[in-house]
Order: sequence, then C-alpha cells, then structure tokens
Amino acid sequence: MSITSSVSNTSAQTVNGPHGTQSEINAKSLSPNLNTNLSRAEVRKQIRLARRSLSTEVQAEASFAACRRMLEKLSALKAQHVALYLSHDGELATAPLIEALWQQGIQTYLPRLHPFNVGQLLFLHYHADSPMQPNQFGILEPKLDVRNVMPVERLDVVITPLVAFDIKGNRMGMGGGYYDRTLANWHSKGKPLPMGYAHDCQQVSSLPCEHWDVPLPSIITPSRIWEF
Ligand SMILES: Nc1nc2c(c(=O)[nH]1)N(C=O)[C@@H](CNc1ccc(C(=O)N[C@@H](CCC(=O)O)C(=O)O)cc1)CN2
Ligand SMILES: Nc1ncnc2c1ncn2[C@@H]1O[C@H](COP(=O)(O)OP(=O)(O)OP(=O)(O)O)[C@@H](O)[C@H]1O
Repeated sequence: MSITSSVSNTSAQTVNGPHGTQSEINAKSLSPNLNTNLSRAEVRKQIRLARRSLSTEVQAEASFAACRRMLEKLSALKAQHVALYLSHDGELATAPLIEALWQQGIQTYLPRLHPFNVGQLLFLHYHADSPMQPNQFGILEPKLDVRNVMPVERLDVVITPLVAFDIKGNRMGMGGGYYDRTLANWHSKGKPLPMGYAHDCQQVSSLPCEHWDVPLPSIITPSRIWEF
C-alpha cells in the first residue's frame, strides 16, 4: 500500500490510541523534567542529545505517525506549495512525508543557505531528480538554480525544524536565526503558515525567549497536533 493511501483517511486522534505507541511514550519520557531555567545553549545541547538518542526503530515509527497527522493538516489547508527540510542530527525524519506529498502532486521545497546574504535562507523546488550538494553543516540542499527559487511569500506552509518547543508554541532552533528571519513577517502577511515538526521529547514546559523568536501557531509531533 502506498504511503498516501494508507494515511490519507486516518484520524489523528485514533491512530495510536490517546497516548501514542509505546515507543512514543518512551520518547516522551526522555526529557520530562528538563529544567528550563537552563541557558538557551544548555537546553539546545540536552534536547539535541535526547533526539539523537532515539533508536532507529523509534525514529521510523515517529516519522510515519507524524506524517499521517501532517498530511491531514495540509489537506485541510489545501496546501499546494510546502517547504520542509531534510532531517539532520536526530530531527524528526521527513522522508515519508516528502514521498507522500510527491505522490499527491504537492510541490515541495527545501531551504538552502543564501549564497551572499548571511543568515538568510532561499527555498528551492525539490523533486526526485534535484541536483543536491551538502552545505557547511553537512545538510544536503538543492544546488542553486534561480529558476527553482520560490519566494517565501508564495509558499503556503513552511514545515519548520526545531530543537525545542514549549507549551506556548515558542520555538528554539539550531542557533543560526535562519527560520526566525524567514518567518519574521509571516503573521502580518498571513503567509506562509509555519508548522513545527518535532519529536515529543523536544517539548519543554517553558523556553527562554528573545524578541526575535517567532512563536509557532501549530506544531506536529508523532503523538499529537499542538495548536497555540
Ligand atoms: N534539517 C535542517 N536543515 C536546516 C536547518 C535545520 O535546523 N535543520 N536550519 C535551521 O536553521 C538551517 C541550517 N542551520 C543550521 C545551523 C547550525 C547547524 C549545526 O549543526 N551547527 C553545529 C556547529 C556547526 C559549525 O559551525 O561547524 C552545532 O551546533 O553543532 C546546522 C544547521 C537550514 N537547513
Ligand atoms: N529577524 C531577525 N533579524 C535579524 N537577526 C535575527 C533575526 N532573528 C534572529 N536573529 C539573530 O539570529 C541569531 C540566532 O537566533 P536564535 O538563537 O534564536 O536562532 P534559532 O531560532 O535557534 O535558529 P533557527 O531559526 O535557524 O532555527 C541571534 O543572534 C539573533 O540576533
């Protein structure tokens, strides 16, 4: 059965029961009492370690569970142009989601570091034959071809990687400020809609925030959809 047909009619609430699968519960218990008085750097370090410690089996199960929920959300939004990321350093894997979006004919885009504007991202169309190259962090990104660049304001949704999030939707990333810059004006323009994508174990009760941090209106994890 294709990913698309196996997930598209499934209700988010009933996939794995109210508390998720056993492995998701195990994943959740990795960072239950993280002291959020820690510095941003320390929170980043601890959560990156927690998500990197997930087994291959938990990672795979998590990526399919989150994929179902994300497809449901994107379908409700009628999203046609969706930016996402290629997973790195224990991030919730996007491979099943990318495959499903391609099968549905939804256009997908990946970030690449801007060649001149330090700290900025460009979003390039991504398909099965896109020429790719690693960036300075070792993450594969599409080779620069201006014909494939999509202006951010024409994207419907930006599926946003993150290191940690809290119960108010505050987000902390890898520390480059790339997504904060990309999303700085989304609220006033109404587009693109940012949606966080993360493991359950990346949630903390409260994050230390700065004025440039852009809170997320929704975050999808393997066990639930958070709306803020
Ligand atoms: N998968 C994915 N792609 C993404 C991001 C992301 O968070 N995840 N980004 C989100 O912004 C941008 C890249 N930002 C990144 C920032 C820091 C590091 C990183 O690994 N830093 C190392 C130190 C790197 C060095 O300078 O040598 C580290 O902290 O250990 C990776 C990506 C664009 N692409
Ligand atoms: N809109 C912005 N304009 C200019 N600088 C910004 C903006 N947003 C963030 N920055 C700068 O980026 C740096 C890193 O910010 P921060 O630690 O919040 O990144 P992050 O959210 O963890 O990373 P990312 O968004 O790439 O996932 C900070 O020094 C901050 O000053």
